[in-house]
Amino acid sequence: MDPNVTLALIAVGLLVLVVGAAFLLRRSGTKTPPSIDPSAPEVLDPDTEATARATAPESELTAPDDAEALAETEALVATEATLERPERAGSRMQRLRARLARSGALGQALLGVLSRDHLSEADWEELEDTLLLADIGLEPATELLDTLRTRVKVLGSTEAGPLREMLREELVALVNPEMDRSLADAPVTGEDGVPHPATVLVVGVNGTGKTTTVAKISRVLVAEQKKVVLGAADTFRAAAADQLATWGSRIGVEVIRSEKEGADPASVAFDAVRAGREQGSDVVLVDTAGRLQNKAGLMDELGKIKRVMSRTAPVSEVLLVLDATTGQNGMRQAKVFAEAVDITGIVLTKLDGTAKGGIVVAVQRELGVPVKFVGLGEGPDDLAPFVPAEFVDALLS
Ligand SMILES: Nc1nc2c(ncn2[C@@H]2O[C@H](COP(=O)(O)OP(=O)(O)OP(=O)(O)O)[C@@H](O)[C@H]2O)c(=O)[nH]1
Repeated sequence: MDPNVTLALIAVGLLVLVVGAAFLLRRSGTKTPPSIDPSAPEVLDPDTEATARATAPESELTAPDDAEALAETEALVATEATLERPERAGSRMQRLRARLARSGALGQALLGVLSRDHLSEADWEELEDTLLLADIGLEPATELLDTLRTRVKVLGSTEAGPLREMLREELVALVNPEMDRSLADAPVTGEDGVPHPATVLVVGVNGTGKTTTVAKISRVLVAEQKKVVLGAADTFRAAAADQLATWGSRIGVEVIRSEKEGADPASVAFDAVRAGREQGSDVVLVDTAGRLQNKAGLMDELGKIKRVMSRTAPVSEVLLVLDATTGQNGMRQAKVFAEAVDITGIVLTKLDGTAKGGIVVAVQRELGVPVKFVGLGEGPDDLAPFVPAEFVDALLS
């Protein structure tokens, strides 16, 4: 064969092979990576997007405004959830009754002597000693014994039941159930015609439990759905304001205080009343220091506090806090306070730690004002409104 013809046939064969290979390659679907347009919107596969959302931090998914609102709502819910709900006043005396158990010794001692046959003078003296030891005071003790002498004769019985009933009646009468023991906590109208919260000034010697009592009363009021503001006018002891602030934060009650130690207590009391007015509160309670050693100084300080609190409406209540365990010494202090400022009610604290429940009678007689609350422990709700019959029942239990 002609060599030229052979070369031509080989060239055609090669051409056919190249064209065939190219055709096969196209058919096999080999893809070129797509070009990326950075301006084109990214389209996410729905599944991929869901996974991304689930794993991303919430802050990356929420617009800044929404995030703030969410945080605020969460904080509010958290605060409300952590706020304590104080116990209602009505159920407290029942719960705390056992704390007066040591006072119960008084009732048992009296009944023990009264149930003896033919009471001698020595028996009556024993009764008098028992009453005096319980701090009931000489005058009320003598009155009670005189009445009992007559009634024991008339009764003519040594049976425990009738004797107990008779003693109960006389003790309740001695505690005086007629006195108004309600806290003056109703809002009033100010002299300028503007609604004004009830204002309560709390006074007493340091250590008697004033600060704790202010906090405990605020819990009684919060349990009654009242809006309360506290004034930390015990500027003598910085820790007292801190203590009150802590108590307040537990129940969502605002505490007005001065950051300056030794600040003018009257100015703190004034600010507290103003805050209560501006916020439409029901009650403003003001804690004081009561550290002054002489009557003139005490009168000056408490007088000034009371005056500034009375600028737009008279002070509704002045409560004297008295430690029941301090006996005659406490009574002397009470008189000094009563001379310095007009007391309208008494809070008798630490009755849980004493057998001297008789002080209720003595202090009411001495000051002529009612015991309105009794402190029966260190717990936040261990303060109960004073109810004479319940108190006497606890003495006789
Ligand atoms: N057992 C008992 N302790 C009480 C009662 N009331 C108050 N206390 C305790 O008495 C102590 C003194 O209470 P505070 O409230 O700090 O006394 P205060 O009168 O404010 O004292 P100053 O701030 O120093 O003037 C605290 O340990 C209270 O827990 C009560 O009814 N029973």
